[in-house]
Amino acid sequence: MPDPSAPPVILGDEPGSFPHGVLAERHPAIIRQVRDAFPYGPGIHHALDALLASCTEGVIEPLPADAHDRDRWRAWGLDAYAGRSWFEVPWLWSESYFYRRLLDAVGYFGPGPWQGIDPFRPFKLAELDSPETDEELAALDGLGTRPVDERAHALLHGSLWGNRADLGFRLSDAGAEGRAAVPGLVADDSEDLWSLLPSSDTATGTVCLVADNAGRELIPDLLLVAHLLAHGRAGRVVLHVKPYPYYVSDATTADVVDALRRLTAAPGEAAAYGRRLWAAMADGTLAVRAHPFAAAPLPYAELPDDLRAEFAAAALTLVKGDLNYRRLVGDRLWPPTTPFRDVTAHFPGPVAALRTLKSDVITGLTADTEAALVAAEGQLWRTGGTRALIQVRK
Ligand SMILES: O=P(O)(O)OC[C@H]1O[C@](O)(CO)[C@@H](O)[C@@H]1O
Repeated sequence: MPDPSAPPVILGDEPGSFPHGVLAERHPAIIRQVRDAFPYGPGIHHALDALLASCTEGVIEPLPADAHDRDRWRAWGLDAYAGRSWFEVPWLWSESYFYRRLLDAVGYFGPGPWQGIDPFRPFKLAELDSPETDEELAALDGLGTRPVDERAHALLHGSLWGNRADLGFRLSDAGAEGRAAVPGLVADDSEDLWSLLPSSDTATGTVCLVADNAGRELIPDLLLVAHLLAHGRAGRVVLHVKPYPYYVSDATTADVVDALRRLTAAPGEAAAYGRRLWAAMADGTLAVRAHPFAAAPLPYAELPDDLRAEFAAAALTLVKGDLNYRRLVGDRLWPPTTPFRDVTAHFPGPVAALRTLKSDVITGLTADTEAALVAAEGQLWRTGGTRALIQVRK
């Protein structure tokens, strides 16, 4: 149950606010980009027109009567929100429902010829094939000779900063890529993180990694996973991905396959990582999970029982990215000094958040850190994507 003294859930109804901009500008831009990326026929063009009108000027409409997941969405709040403006319901909910409706519009759930065609795939593949990805993979060649702790640190930070590679974010913020990352973290509990994963010859513990974006985030996530398995910090890793395309670049099983193929086909050390991960999939020490709740419009405080039991049994759950952070702590404007351990007390096991800051939600800062950030940037540090954190609740 949410704490009654918690600040209100974030809505998208305040013009000029970050959430309002996402609904009013980012979502129409995503519709435009998807429309331009495929030779869709007139039916899909009309459906995209209708979605554009609905999400900018209209109201939330129910799912079609024959939608395979209609009951699930009703349980997730659709009945309460249908008929209301997208801007007046919890922002987390309306964003999530937008992606669900976009998939409807492009025929993703079928039946029909466009069934199963990921509307974001061209963007994901372009990123995976980019020279930047080549450079990141080539950097692995120098890493092999470094002491193991240094490698662990580098791979953890690779996974953390990989979260800047978020196509939805860059779509609506052209300056995002050019802005330099600030290497000092706003919170750094990495010692606690490693203490939960002691190196052992007979590691049996499971690590859950709740993935975020495909491509240039998923690749370093997988490299970190390979390291955890190879160095006895985890006996098994379960990679939680999305059951269908979501938030433009969120990773699905198909994206895991693309990333593994990219690794195994790369020159040098990257291919060795890829082969180890491929073998780990084969022997079950690396498993992929695509639970429907991964794309739910709800906070993790409302985890379903099966996922709750899985995370409870894990030595550590690594939660990647901005959206997962919002879902973990609750999508609310917490005072930034609210303790992270308090807002994650509901989570059933040890949990670590690895996130670059791309929305207003933040917890667990010291008063000094918050004051220094505000003095340097006003409130821009919250959403600019240049700051990052590692927060752990043991
Ligand atoms: O890929 P991430 O890190 O979850 O970020 C998702 C992005 O989308 C948002 O939800 C805004 O749409 C922000 O939280 C963030 O900028």
